[in-house]
Formats: sequence, structure tokens, C-alpha cells
Amino acid sequence: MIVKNLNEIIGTERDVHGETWNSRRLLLAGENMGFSMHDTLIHAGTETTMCYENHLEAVYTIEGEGEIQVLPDGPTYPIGPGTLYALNENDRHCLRAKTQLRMVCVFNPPVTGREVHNANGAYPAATVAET
Ligand SMILES: CC(=O)NCC[C@H](N)C(=O)O
Repeated sequence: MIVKNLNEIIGTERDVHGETWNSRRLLLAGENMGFSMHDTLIHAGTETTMCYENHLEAVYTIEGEGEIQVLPDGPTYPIGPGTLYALNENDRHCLRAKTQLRMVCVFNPPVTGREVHNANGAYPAATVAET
């Protein structure tokens, strides 16, 4: 069994900073769960365009207010505590944080470590060597 606390992640290699976010990676590929799980903060007043072409991601909001728009011209959904969105079609999307959002993010296949978004808003596909 794996048991850990967010406090053990903060300030370590698993505490990854992007331009608009801070991802605390609780479970990674190396833990062999088949998914990764992150406790992520999205900074207030920011907009992030993403397209996880190599991963499926589900995102469950715990704190904060914002909205998500399906791109290029899809609907916009409000986001608040209790909202789940699942990018089951590798959807390109724009996440806007009105206040700081705290979100639990699950990736399949799992993120391997310190990935940040490339120019397309994706994380690279994992290689066998990394997993
Ligand atoms: C919600 C979202 O995708 N935010 C960007 C960071 C990413 N989810 C991560 O935790 O690595």
C-alpha cells in the first residue's frame, strides 16, 4: 500500500510549476497504478489553453470558481467545487480561473515526472524508458 500526504510533496521534485499552475504530483507512472494523480492549483485571473493529445485527463474541482471552454467554438461550462470534467476526446480546451482553483487531476496514461505543456498545450507521450 502507498500512503502519503501532500505535505511530503510540496517543495520536492514532484512539485511542478507551469506558467499558470502548480501541480503537486501525488502518484506518478513509477508507482504503477496505471494513472497519475495530481493536486493542482490554477492561479487566479489566468487562462490556460491545453490539448492533451497523448493523455486522457479527468479533473475534479475542490475549491475556486472559473470556467472551461471547449475549443475552437464549443460551449463554456462554469466550474466550482464539485465540478468534474473529463477530456474523453482529448478535447482542446481553455480553462479560466476567476479565483484560485484547486483541482484533483488524473491522467491516463500516467504522467512520469516533471512534464509541462508544449506549444500545443500537451504533455509528451511517455516512452518505455520513462515508465
Ligand atoms: C487542469 C489542468 O490540466 N491543469 C494543468 C496542470 C495539469 N493538470 C497537471 O496537474 O499536470
